[in-house]
Amino acid sequence: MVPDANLQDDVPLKPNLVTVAHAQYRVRAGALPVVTETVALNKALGRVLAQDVTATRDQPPFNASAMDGYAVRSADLARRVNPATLKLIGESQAGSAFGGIVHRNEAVRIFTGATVPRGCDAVVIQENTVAGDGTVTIQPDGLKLTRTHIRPAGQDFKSGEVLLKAGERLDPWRLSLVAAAGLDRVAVARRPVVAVLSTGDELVPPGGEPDGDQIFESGSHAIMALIKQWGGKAVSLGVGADTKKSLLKALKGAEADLIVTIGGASVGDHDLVKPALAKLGLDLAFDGIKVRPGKPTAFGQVKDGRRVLSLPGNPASAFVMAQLMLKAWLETSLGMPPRQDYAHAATTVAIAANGPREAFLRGTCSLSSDGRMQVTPFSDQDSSLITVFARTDALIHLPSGSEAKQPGDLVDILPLDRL
Ligand SMILES: Nc1nc2c(c(=O)[nH]1)N[C@H]1C(S)=C(S)[C@@H](COP(=O)(O)OP(=O)(O)OC[C@H]3O[C@@H](n4cnc5c(N)ncnc54)[C@H](O)[C@@H]3O)O[C@H]1N2
Ligand code: MOO
Repeated sequence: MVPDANLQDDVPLKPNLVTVAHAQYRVRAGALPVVTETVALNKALGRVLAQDVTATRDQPPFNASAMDGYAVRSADLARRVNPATLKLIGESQAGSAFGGIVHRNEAVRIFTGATVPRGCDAVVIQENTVAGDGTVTIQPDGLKLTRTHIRPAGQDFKSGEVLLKAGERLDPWRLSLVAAAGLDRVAVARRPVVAVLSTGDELVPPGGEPDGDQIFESGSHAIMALIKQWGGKAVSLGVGADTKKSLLKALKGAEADLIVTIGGASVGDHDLVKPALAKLGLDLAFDGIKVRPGKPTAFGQVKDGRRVLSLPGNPASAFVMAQLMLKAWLETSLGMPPRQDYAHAATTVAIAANGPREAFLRGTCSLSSDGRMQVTPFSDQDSSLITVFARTDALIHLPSGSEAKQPGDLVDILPLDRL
């Protein structure tokens, strides 16, 4: 059971908080225009196409044999009594076709992937034949010709066909399709540069020596990796101290399309990220989201045009907001269309009624005994828990004020892109 206390608020919610959908809309509106660059095919994994990929020839470009055997004229077999003996007049190999024409009662030895000779309309597999001296005898099973074993020209794709659209990400299988179209270079969207600044006097980089009141900085390691995974170039700005001066110094010189700050986003006396950004002329598209976790998330732009996403410091808050906001910004800046990624799964445990904030619970997916997708939320949904996120493979979406759920009820889930 995810307890009620995990989902209710004891803090008054500011009236200016926007919904997740509205925040995503504003984040997408603040995305970059796509800039095109050309990369070699072997460097294109994970890149997003900036132009459609169009076929310049048919695939296969010729009628191709699907089997090793003999290319024949089906009319010859229909006329013949069992077995049928045909004159062997040549051979067609993949990459080296038989150049002539096959006439009545003739056949050509053929191999998988080879061009079917002119005059032939079927291939008999060699298991149903007996080779003779300059002849081939088709056995009764071969005479039936239940399949032609011919792949017609253009079966896979035709010249002029759009094979992949601008905005599609090049995964291993799409890379293969680009190669099949004969291209060794592709036009892709330039990777947006995203600089990441962690903030807080309590943070010490891993490998350092923390005082008793300090912790290791961990949040940026997920955020930097996610930026790379989603197609951006991640630049670390390190850890900024809790002074306006230190934050301003780090932010001022950052060469980036988007600056992501982690922490210092809430209402405490040492939450100075927004005051520092104000010095750079921050114009906010929204300041706070009616969501749990991730409420103190803000997005906007500073005077010189750099976009800014301010994430809360609690790890789960930062990671959920990265999933919902940073990913949307990167994908739109890469020219990808907006996506609705929710799937459905049955919860294995009861979930209390949700409070006013839309919630994203951390959970793990599994298959039920009858093979259906099910999800189990972690019982402790505190947004500080790094161990929980390291085991999470889906976020469970509870709309604002949603009713309690019983085991077996369907819930919306957002699968994480775990490697
Ligand atoms: N009086 C109120 N207090 C808080 C409110 C509120 O509405 N009223 N909101 C709470 C919510 S919700 C959140 S979320 C947090 C977020 O606050 P900040 O963004 O200011 O985060 P910090 O205070 O800087 O840090 C919170 C927590 O996370 C740790 N942290 C921060 N950065 C990192 C990092 N890079 N790696 C690892 N851990 C990090 C930090 O040490 C703190 O423990 O505010 C609530 N407060
Ligand atoms: O719930 Mo805060 O909004 O992210 O911890």
